[in-house]
Amino acid sequence: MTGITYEDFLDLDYDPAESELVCTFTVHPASDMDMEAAASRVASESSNGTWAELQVDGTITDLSATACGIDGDTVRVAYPEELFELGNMPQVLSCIAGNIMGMKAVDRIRLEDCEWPEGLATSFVGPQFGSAVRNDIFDAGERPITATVPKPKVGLSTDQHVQVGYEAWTGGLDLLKDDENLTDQGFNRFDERLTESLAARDDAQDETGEKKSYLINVTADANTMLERVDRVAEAGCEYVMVDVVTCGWAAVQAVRERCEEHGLAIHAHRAMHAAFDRVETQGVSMRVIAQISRLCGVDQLHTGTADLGKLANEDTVGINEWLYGDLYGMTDVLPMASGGLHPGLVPELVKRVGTNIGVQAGGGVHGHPDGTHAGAKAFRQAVDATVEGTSLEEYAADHPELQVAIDKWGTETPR
Ligand SMILES: O=C(COP(=O)(O)O)[C@H](O)[C@H](O)COP(=O)(O)O
Ligand SMILES: [Mg+2]
Repeated sequence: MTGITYEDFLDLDYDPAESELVCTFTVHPASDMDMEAAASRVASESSNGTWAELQVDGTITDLSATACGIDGDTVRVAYPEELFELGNMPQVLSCIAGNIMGMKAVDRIRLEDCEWPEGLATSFVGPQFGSAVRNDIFDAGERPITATVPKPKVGLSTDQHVQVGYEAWTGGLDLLKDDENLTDQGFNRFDERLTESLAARDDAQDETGEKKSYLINVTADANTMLERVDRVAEAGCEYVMVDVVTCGWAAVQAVRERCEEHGLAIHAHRAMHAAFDRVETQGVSMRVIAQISRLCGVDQLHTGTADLGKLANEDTVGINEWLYGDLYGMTDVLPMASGGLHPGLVPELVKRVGTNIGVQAGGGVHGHPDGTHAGAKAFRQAVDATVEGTSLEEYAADHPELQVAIDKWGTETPR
């Protein structure tokens, strides 16, 4: 018999092997626990241990994680590669962000960052297109691609939704995007919306001479999602949109596989991410959610507005850099800035995050005093002015739609 206690999971002199996944946690131990005990409980419960001293008969594969660093509230844990089923994101998360999130040994615990080893990282397919969508699908050159989401987010009939799309496309935007809670409800059916939007998209392309596309929300149970992906491909669209957090990573992986068969890109909306990442001491950081998204293979991901918009954002700049960064040759991800954007915020946004992004506005387009078409023009004008280095004020002198938007919203951050 061999006894395994949770103390066996702590070795502060341990130097992780290159093949190990190293996770960084912020840990607040329970009041009756010191940090070393809490850190070893984290390593234990997230790999192969439990609360009791185990009596093991015979030899077992050693899959123990090692708490290998403590620095203030920060704990580093190294996980052996063999603990994981390669290419299975739910299984990986059931280890590193599973039971430990509710363990009474810690008052609070947050998974902050992961250093992905090559073997595990490359067992995931990653994105097909990533930021290359800007010029593979569109002909955007150096500018950010632009998108709008019809508002109100639900309640528009199919005809109204399509009309909004047509006005936005012909006003100069690249993408129409469904909102996160629009899928296939009675007031606006998925199939009709798909067919009619793409017909309007074709008209807008003919009229403008620019490539246009549509981010249609396929989010549903996994089987239905796959059927919707097939229909989107048959209808001749370039993208599907998925609410990646609410539908779950298993479904995202299945959609990614199906999208490869069709050559479809994936736009990832992150609705519900804040349930995991908004509280700074508990949950899973947006940085890690972004890492998971890239590994699972989305091409575009909402990462916020570097705090210029209406929603709380965690480190948009740092997360975007990670999404562009080298990951064993894996394709990058195009960050989408969204949530309370309007034309007046575009220059500062680009200053903070650069031009290798998508910019998206709902209210900031459809709230334009002269309506969606003018709002789309103003938003595109703001992007064009910013990329050519002209101030919005100067550009607005001969672009009246932009002037109206500036007069209405200035550079305010909405709430
Ligand atoms: O509908 C919108 C934005 O609408 P509006 O432009 O009217 O605010 C998106 O759902 C948010 O961007 C999500 O937030 P995030 O991008 O931070 O995930
Ligand atoms: Mg939305």
